[in-house]
Amino acid sequence: MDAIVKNFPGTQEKQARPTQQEAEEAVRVLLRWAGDDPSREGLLDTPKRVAASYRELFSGYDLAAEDVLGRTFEEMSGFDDIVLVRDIPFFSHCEHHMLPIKGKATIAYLPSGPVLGLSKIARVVEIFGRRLQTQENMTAQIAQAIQNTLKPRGVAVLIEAEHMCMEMRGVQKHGSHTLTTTFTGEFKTNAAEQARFFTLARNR
Ligand SMILES: Nc1nc2c(ncn2[C@@H]2O[C@H](COP(=O)(O)OP(=O)(O)OP(=O)(O)O)[C@@H](O)[C@H]2O)c(=O)[nH]1
Ligand SMILES: [Zn+2]
Repeated sequence: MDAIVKNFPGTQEKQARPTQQEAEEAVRVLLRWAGDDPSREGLLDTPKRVAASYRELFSGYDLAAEDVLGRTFEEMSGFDDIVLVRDIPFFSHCEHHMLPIKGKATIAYLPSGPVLGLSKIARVVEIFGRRLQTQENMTAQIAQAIQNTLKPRGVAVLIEAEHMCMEMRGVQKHGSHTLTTTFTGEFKTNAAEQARFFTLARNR
């Protein structure tokens, strides 16, 4: 768990962010690397657009899951059965090639007192998705963030995703899906709770 926490990019000391001008210059270099001419008319504003779109696609670095998960509802604390949000769509980017990952996350927890606003579960997916990721780390980070902040009896996270680095290039396997899971607490130690998670996650 320590290793995962240390790998949260948001918790590390931030490196100084390059200027907008430096980012745009880097895009010009990549345009030339691709074989095009950054000074042709159609590409003149592209570095600016790419820099702006990177701020959006990687906005997760500026957000902390703890801030989002800190807001809970105590008044529903009588409820102690599974809360499961299924098929939360997300986009991320793989840390190896910076190519898109398209997937959906199913997240459940067993409350032990406070419950989360449902949108906060989806927001946690955004926070970790909008960073450079591996699917394994993203799955574990979501589970640990909910476990550490809410302290429920257990958390279950299932992610199913397609990696463009495997589809558009390299091995070029279109339509292959990768599934990863992380279980904490009772979802890890109690086979019946884990089976219930899978039943609810797959029940169409
Ligand atoms: N475990 C894991 N691997 C990933 C993920 N996203 C991409 N990869 C893999 O990262 C690996 C990087 O392999 P390398 O051999 O260093 O890079 P490469 O030469 O570009 O590899 P190929 O994709 O096989 O052409 C590849 O096997 C990718 O499929 C992920 O989320 N989790
Ligand atoms: Zn990749």
